[in-house]
Amino acid sequence: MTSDAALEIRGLEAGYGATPVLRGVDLVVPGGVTSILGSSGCGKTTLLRAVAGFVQPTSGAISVAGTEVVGGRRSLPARLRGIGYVPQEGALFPHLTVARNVAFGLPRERRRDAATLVATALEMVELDPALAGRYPHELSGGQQQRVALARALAPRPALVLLDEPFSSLDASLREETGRAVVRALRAADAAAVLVTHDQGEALSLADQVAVMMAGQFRQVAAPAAVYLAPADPDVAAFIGHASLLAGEVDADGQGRSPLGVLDLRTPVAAGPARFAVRSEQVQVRTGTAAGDGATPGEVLDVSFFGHDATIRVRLDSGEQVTARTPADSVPRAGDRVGLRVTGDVIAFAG
Ligand SMILES: Nc1ncnc2c1ncn2[C@@H]1O[C@H](COP(=O)(O)OP(=O)(O)OP(=O)(O)O)[C@@H](O)[C@H]1O
Repeated sequence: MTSDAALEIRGLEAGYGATPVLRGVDLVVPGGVTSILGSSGCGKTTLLRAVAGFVQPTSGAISVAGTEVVGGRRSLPARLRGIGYVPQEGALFPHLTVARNVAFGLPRERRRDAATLVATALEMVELDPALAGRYPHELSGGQQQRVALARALAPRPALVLLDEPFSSLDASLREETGRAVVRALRAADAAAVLVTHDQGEALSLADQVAVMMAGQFRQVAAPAAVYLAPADPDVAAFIGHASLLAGEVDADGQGRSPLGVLDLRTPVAAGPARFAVRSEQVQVRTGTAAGDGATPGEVLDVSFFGHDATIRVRLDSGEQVTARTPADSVPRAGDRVGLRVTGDVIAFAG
C-alpha cells in the first residue's frame, strides 16, 4: 500500500479490550478536507486516534503521504507519523502562552527557529501576532481553536486530524472559524480529516464526506453525492434527516407510498421499495387546504428554528414523516394537516 494519497487506510480494525469498535475501515484521503459524519459512539474518535498512533489497531494498514505507518507488525510511534492532531476542545496548555503552546509542537531540532515558525503558523490561522504573549484563558473560544490548529500546523505536517474542533463555539463563530481553518489548511498545503456532528459543517467545509456507521464507512463521496445519491437507506435517513417510507415501485416506474404517488430520481426495478423523502420536499397544508388532495395526518411536535421549523407528523395510515415549514406558517402540535411531496425522491429496491 504505497499511494501518494495524504492518507490511505485499508481493512483497519481496532477496539478496546474484547470490544471491537472499528470493523474493517477503508478510506482514501487524496488531499483537501475529508469530513467524517456518524452518530455518537460509532467510532470516529477511535479512528482518528488509531491514525494518530494513540490506539493500537488489531489489523489493517495505514499510510500517510506514501509512507506506511501501520501495516503487518509495523507501527510507527505517533511523533514520527508526520500528523497534526487537534483534539476535542483544543486542549491547550493553560500555563503556557500562545507562542509557547504553538512552539510545543515543533521537533527539538527546529526549536531554534521557533519564533519564525510560530509567527508563520499564527499568520496561517489568521491570528493577530499581538496575541502571542497571552495565555489561553485570555482568548475567546474561536481564538483558542485557532491556536490549537496553529500548534498542529507549525511542524508542517502532511495531514491534520481535527476532532470536533468547533463543538464548543456558538453558531456564528463556528461558521467563521470553520472557514478560517479550511483557509489555513490550504495555505499550509495540509490535507485534513475533520470529525464533526454538524451535517451543515461537514457538507459545506469538506471536499469529501465519509459516513460512518457502527465502525465502518457506508459511503465516501463528494458532499453533493452523499446528499443527492445516498448509498443506502440508512445513509439517506441520516444525512438531511429524510423520512423512510415503505411502498412499491409500479410497472410505470412510479413510487406508490403512504404519501401518494412519487416521482423517482433514478429508476428502480418494479416491486417493494423504500423511499427517502427529505423534510424540505414535504409541503404542509393547514386549515381548509389540508384536505386538498394531500395526505392527512396530525402534528406530533414542532421544532422552531427561527428561519424555519421542522414538524413531525403522524399520517392517518400510521407512518411518521418530518416536514419543514416557513417560520410564518408553523402549525401546532395536535393540528390536522395535509402533506404533499414536491420534486422527485430517492428510492431503494427491497
Ligand atoms: N478508552 C476507552 N475504553 C473503552 N471503550 C471506549 C474507550 N473510548 C471509547 N470507547 C467506546 O468505543 C466506542 C466508540 O467510541 P468513539 O469515541 O470512537 O466514538 P465517536 O464516534 O467518536 O463518538 P462521539 O461522536 O460521541 O464522540 C464507544 O462505544 C465508546 O464507548
